[in-house]
Amino acid sequence: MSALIDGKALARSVSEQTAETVRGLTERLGQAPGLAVVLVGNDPASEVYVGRKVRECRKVGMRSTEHRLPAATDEADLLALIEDLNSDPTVHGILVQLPLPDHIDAGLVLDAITPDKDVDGFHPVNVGRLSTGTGGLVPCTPLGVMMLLDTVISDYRGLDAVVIGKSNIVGKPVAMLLLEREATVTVTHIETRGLSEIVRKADIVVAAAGAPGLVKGFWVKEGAVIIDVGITRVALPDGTTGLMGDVAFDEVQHARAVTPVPGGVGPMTIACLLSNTAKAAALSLGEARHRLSV
Ligand SMILES: NC(=O)C1=CN([C@@H]2O[C@H](COP(=O)(O)OP(=O)(O)OC[C@H]3O[C@@H](n4cnc5c(N)ncnc54)[C@H](OP(=O)(O)O)[C@@H]3O)[C@@H](O)[C@H]2O)C=CC1
Ligand SMILES: Nc1nc(=O)c2c([nH]1)NC[C@@H]1CN(c3ccc(C(=O)N[C@@H](CCC(=O)O)C(=O)O)cc3)C=[N+]21
Repeated sequence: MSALIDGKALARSVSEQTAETVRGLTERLGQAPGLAVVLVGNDPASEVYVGRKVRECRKVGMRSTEHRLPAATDEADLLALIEDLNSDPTVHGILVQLPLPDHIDAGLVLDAITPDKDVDGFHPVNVGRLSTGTGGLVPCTPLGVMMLLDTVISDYRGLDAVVIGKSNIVGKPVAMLLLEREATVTVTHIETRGLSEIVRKADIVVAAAGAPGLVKGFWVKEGAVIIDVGITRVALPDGTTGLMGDVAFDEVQHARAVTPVPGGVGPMTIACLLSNTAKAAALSLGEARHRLSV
């Protein structure tokens, strides 16, 4: 029987540590660390996530401001808001909720965020720092994935890891972090041939494809550790909807450990956003500049 890696419990303990850090930062800053969350349009899933981020911020003693803009907002107006937030000394972290509407160039917007306030870790400077292992702000979901893996793995050297999905926000940064620990990493995507055989050899499986139930039980090696990042809302037979991961959860009892959906990576993403915001506040004080956050 595989062990369940409890993302909710781990997120709670990470947030308790952040609350402690925030107490000290609040004294040194003369104000609580502040996160600005920008939401363009009214995608219902995004609204739920943004609401949750703002609520969790308050719980750890940080301030948060929500900037809700209509779906038809001009790119120029959004860039002007980012500039204001960049120069606002009460704002330590800036998060622009993705996806953005099609008429806005997301790359341009993410590039406009000051790297030291980029709590998502999506700015090219932070991407570069991650790929050279020289510190910076690390994307929240990948950071959460590593913390979940760390609960069961202490030495990654030489382990075979497969990352399913090559997005800039999950797959690629997860691969970089695993490589940094000296795992042997294979990154797969829609064009990958023989995915099931690649997974079959892996000691670590990180599934981030957004394809519900993609990873079947017989793909998974006995004793592998599985992190399921995928979250897809699906219709259930009883007419309601539920969340489904990328892994056929019921078929992987022979794994060593697995994360559930929900209650796995999702809560850790938010906990890591809070800890990144605390780190950004420390950066504003000239603290922690060269510390790697993993
Ligand atoms: N728990 C959390 O906190 C978070 C969860 N998520 C969830 O994680 C999932 C991935 O998110 P994100 O990275 O943004 O998604 P993207 O759609 O940007 O990327 C998905 C990646 O998976 C690959 N892919 C899709 N289908 C398959 C398949 N059948 N076989 C192999 N590879 C496949 C795609 O390949 P290609 O590039 O070739 O198209 C792409 O590289 C989603 O379900 C999302 O909801 C995302 C962020 C945070
Ligand atoms: N700039 C930006 N940064 C992000 O980090 C970002 C984003 N845009 N856009 C969307 C994705 C998705 N994402 C999630 C956050 C929390 C849960 C989460 O808390 N999930 C819970 C519950 C989910 C539920 O009940 O709806 C769980 O899995 O247990 C999920 C997904 C962050 N994202």
